Amino acid sequence: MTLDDEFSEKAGQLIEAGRFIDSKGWVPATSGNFSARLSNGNVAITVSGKHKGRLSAEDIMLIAPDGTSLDGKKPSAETLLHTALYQRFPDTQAVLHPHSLNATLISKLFKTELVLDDYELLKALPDIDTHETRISIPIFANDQNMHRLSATIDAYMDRRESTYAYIISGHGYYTWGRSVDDALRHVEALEFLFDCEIRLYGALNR
Ligand SMILES: CSC[C@@H](O)[C@@H](O)C(=O)COP(=O)(O)O
Ligand SMILES: [Zn+2]
Repeated sequence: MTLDDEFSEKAGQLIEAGRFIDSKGWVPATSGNFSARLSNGNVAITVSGKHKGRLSAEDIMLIAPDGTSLDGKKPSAETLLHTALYQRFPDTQAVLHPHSLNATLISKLFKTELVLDDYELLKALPDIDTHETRISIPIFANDQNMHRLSATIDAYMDRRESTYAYIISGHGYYTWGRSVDDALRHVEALEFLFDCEIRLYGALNR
């Protein structure tokens, strides 16, 4: 497959993922951004400012591994968060960033981390094969300065063996996977688990 074909294939997957994520209401207004890595290390990523549920082929662009635009288009304002994940995790091939209501609520309820354990759906995350697993999804303060935000996230990840996703407070979350489909499975599982935790919090704090 040529790199052009690969780019078109990945662009199609990102457009489809955007439609699905939007159908669930997880990328309101023009929020969210998505990317997929190509075999030569360059990255297909959403351009900045478009509605992510109504993307067309021109709305997916090409950047170098360091985030530089390779086609003159303007990449996502949060490109640095994508390139940092590709740099850290060699087997990560796709990154998805929804802005769902539940992720936003979770960040207001739990402040610094969301602990998930004893859920069968944790097995939708990579390398987890039992509900008897306890994971932490870190919550970072929002920051319009991407270099500072990325440095904070990097410092956290340096201390952790595995991170499956992170939430940015009052903003949204990032999750990633070995393909667009894998990352999408993580989005669906996390959304379900966020919902469980919010309802549980409501029931316990009535
Ligand atoms: C519409 S507000 C959301 C943006 O500020 C940002 O957080 C976001 O997710 C989308 O930015 P974008 O530059 O389109 O990738
Ligand atoms: Zn965002």
